[in-house]
Amino acid sequence: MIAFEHVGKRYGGRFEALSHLNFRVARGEMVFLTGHSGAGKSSLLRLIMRLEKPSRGRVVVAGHDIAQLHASQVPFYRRQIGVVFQDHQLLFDRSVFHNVSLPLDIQGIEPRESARRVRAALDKVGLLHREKALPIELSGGEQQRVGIARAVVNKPALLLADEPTGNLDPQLSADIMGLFEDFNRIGTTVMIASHDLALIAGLRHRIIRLRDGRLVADEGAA
Ligand SMILES: Nc1ncnc2c1ncn2[C@@H]1O[C@H](COP(=O)(O)OP(=O)(O)OP(=O)(O)O)[C@@H](O)[C@H]1O
Repeated sequence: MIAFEHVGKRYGGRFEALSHLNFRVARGEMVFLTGHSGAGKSSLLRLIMRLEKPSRGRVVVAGHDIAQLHASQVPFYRRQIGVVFQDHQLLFDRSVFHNVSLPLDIQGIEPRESARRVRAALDKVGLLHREKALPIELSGGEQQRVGIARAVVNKPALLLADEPTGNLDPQLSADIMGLFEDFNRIGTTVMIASHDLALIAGLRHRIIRLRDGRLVADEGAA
């Protein structure tokens, strides 16, 4: 699903934020990405989202060197990827329902079909009963669930998350990770950047560790 081949990333003329990265993630795998602050986790995810291009090497996703995508193909490429952020980036003046329908609205999906998919996504994260609520009326954990529902409403083949439990207490964090496991169980490839070692070590998935932009350990690979 994902292959990093000798990937380096340099911002401006500075040191390499990522260097000599080589790894593969198989379709259907669940992988954690960890490392200290500044180790390069977000940069790595941004390369997969094609928000950045590598300075050297290739990032291959679903068989394509994504640096070669034409600008007009990039929006279609990104639609296959669901992204969850630490601060969930919800629109606070829109209901839960409308936050989740946003990616579908942008694609011009017909309202009835869109509503069906939004409710299916909200159901999966246990928030069907809150569809009319505004994000401000929800707890932090519930807000993150809305962010996850929005990320999966397109049924992406790949789900990426950058510190999705950063602001949550341990129980809520475990619940959120359980949700990612549910999506992985139905075939979604999942990659999660997290510095919460205590949490991810207990989950028995593959863990890729970065230090200063280099891959220093790859544990539990299938
Ligand atoms: N757009 C950018 N321009 C210049 N330097 C950047 C940019 N983005 C990241 N960096 C630098 O690249 C390095 C890796 O940053 P990155 O955000 O990928 O690390 P991280 O592991 O995700 O850290 P954190 O957990 O703090 O978010 C850091 O030294 C950072 O300052």
